[in-house]
Amino acid sequence: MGTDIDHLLTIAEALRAVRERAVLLTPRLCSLAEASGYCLAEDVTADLDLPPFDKALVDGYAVRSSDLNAGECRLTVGEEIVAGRTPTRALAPHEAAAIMTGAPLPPDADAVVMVEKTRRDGLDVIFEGGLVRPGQNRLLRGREMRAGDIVLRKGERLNAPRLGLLASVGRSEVLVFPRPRVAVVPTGDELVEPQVVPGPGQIRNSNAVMLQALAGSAGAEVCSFPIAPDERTGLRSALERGLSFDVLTITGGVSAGNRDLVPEVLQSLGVTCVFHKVQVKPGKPLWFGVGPPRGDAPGTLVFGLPGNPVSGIVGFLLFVRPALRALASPAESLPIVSRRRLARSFAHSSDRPTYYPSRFSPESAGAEAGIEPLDWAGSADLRTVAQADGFAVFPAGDRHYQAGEVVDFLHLG
Ligand SMILES: Nc1nc2c(c(=O)[nH]1)N[C@H]1C(S)=C(S)[C@@H](COP(=O)(O)OP(=O)(O)OC[C@H]3O[C@@H](n4cnc5c(N)ncnc54)[C@H](O)[C@@H]3O)O[C@H]1N2
Ligand code: MOO
Repeated sequence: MGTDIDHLLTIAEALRAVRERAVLLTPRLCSLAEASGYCLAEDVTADLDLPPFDKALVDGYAVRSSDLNAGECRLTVGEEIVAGRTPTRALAPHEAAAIMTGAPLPPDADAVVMVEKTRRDGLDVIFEGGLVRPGQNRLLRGREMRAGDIVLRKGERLNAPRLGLLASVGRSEVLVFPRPRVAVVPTGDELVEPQVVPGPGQIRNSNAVMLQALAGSAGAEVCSFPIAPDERTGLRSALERGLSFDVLTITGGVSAGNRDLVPEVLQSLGVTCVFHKVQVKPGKPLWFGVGPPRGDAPGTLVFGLPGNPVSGIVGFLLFVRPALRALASPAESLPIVSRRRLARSFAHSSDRPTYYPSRFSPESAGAEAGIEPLDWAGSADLRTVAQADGFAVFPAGDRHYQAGEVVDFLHLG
């Protein structure tokens, strides 16, 4: 039996339409101090061998292992090599060199004996037994990398060790994919900012701060706009400014009411609608389009998220977050979904696939944790979602799920 939602895009179709249009942003140079969290937009090669010389890994004596393995336990101490200096000559026969951690080994030395395993006796050093393995406590030149090796690849996300590695191959700047710039525009004459006590018919703007946090944790730079009115001129000027960003996220005004002006005003600004409404609950009225090209840059990706707060969150997690990731990273970008066991039975009935606020069961832990659907009052009920770890996914239909059945789970974080 067909219903009126059958003609709407499925989640997979809508996501494909978004991802096809989310193309990588133009790379830019970034100083290492600012580059944490960005994705590399270039392959990085080593400019030198590391270590650049055979180096001592401990404080002690550089030796020819064959001297000690042939039964010698006393060698003459030749020169002393400190870190930052180079040896002036090779080891003479039956000679050791005092050496410090990190210093270059003299030619002919193939091992270092820790100072704790030796005793000084005038000009000599006495070794206190045991075979010395060739290569012991020595790091060979180029063991970590060779000049010309690719040490990091395009697409890798920069974290502390990778930044350190960039510094050690002589980079002070790297090409990265920029963070997407995102505008968040709340709309609705009924909205007031959180510090205001709502008058009759008014409601506090909870969506802007939520979307700001969601976009920020997806790696975006976010600009939160003042509340835009349900009136063409004011709405148009806010949305026009929003079209200078890589992504424009609007909440409210996208369903079927005669004050739902967002689609119409967007189209008057040259934004092409890609789809309106998706087979999903909550979040069905979601609107997606692409703005006119911005000079050399592609048009802004425009998401009209439904005004109900939970619909906005689900729409963001399913469509906006993957788009933000795709703008800033060549890696595959999909919603963060895992398979989870239901910790209690649950009856579900809907004409649309439903994302149902759920939390990890306190009785189990970690990746094995089961999930419990919460007692949720629908798409305006944020209080319940504030206790959730994500959303259990129930396909369209009418069905009783048993405890222990496995379902998809869309993660909030
Ligand atoms: N005839 C129809 N009516 C509705 C449909 C539909 O398909 N046909 N869809 C319903 C669904 S589903 C949803 S979800 C809502 C979405 O409506 P809009 O996106 O147009 O949003 P508004 O009507 O402006 O607001 C809905 C609701 O959310 C509150 N809101 C809006 N912005 C904020 C904000 N920034 N912070 C907190 N709360 C906000 C607003 O006050 C309303 O209560 O439409 C259904 N109707
Ligand atoms: O599906 Mo709406 O998005 O009910 O809240």
